[in-house]
Amino acid sequence: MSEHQLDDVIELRAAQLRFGNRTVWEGLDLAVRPGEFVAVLGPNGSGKTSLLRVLLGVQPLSSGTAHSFGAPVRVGDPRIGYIPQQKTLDRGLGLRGRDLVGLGYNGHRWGLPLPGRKQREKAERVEEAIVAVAAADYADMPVGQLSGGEQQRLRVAQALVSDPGVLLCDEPLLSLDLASQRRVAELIDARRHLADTAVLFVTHEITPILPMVDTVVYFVDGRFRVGPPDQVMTSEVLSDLYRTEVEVIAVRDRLVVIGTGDALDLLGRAGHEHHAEQ
Ligand SMILES: Nc1ncnc2c1ncn2[C@@H]1O[C@H](COP(=O)(O)OP(=O)(O)OP(=O)(O)O)[C@@H](O)[C@H]1O
Repeated sequence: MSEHQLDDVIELRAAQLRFGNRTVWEGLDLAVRPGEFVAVLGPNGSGKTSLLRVLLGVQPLSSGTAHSFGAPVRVGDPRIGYIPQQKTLDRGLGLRGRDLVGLGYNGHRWGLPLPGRKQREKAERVEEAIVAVAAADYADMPVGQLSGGEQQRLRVAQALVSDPGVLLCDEPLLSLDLASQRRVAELIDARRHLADTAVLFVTHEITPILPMVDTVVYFVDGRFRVGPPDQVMTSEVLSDLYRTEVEVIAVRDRLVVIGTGDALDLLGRAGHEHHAEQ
């Protein structure tokens, strides 16, 4: 086990998560540095979202420790931003985009009025976040009337408005078209370069983020591998993880993963292929 690094923003040690007598994962050591981009991969039910929930302080570990910024994780830490799984907002939802983003600023003080100075500071921060995600054109429209991609950009802005040191993203690209996927991924990447924000990015589709990824955490059925993409996304490692023959082939600028037999490669592609374009 590595020595505790003072500048690690996230640190899990000997982390175990069990539900009843099912062990989701155990023996997980993970240290995340400022500005590190961590992709969290694995089939359905392998414990990706649960990892984020542990870091958000809402899911206790069964054993081991979870620290953020050198202290045990806690609920409502404004230094941890969160982009939840995308759900299309109700068409009739009248909340304006700007107000949705504002919820990220004072999400930890629900219902409490802010003093005037804080109100102005909030308005400025919300405006900055809206500009950062290039959502100014529709920020004053009711969010229910926006497209999925536009809503998702506002969610990114909402997560950024508290100026987090760690950004937890739970499949933020789901159901976006390729152009929107690229834009949202680039926004998140730009943020980490600008502010050294560490990113933990849960995804079934590594395609749009592969060039950004420093570290892959790949869960399969209680087992996992942690390492740089070129050391984890290999036929040997994935075959070992899946306990079946899996092939990772580099095709021009893409990685093609064949044979995992799970939702990763059941996305409508012929021949059970999972494409990871760079
Ligand atoms: N609160 C809970 N109580 C009992 N079981 C749970 C709870 N939360 C999660 N689980 C179980 O833990 C396992 C991991 O769930 P999790 O949502 O972390 O998986 P995931 O990798 O994010 O899956 P997906 O790709 O489908 O979103 C699943 O089998 C799930 O049913």
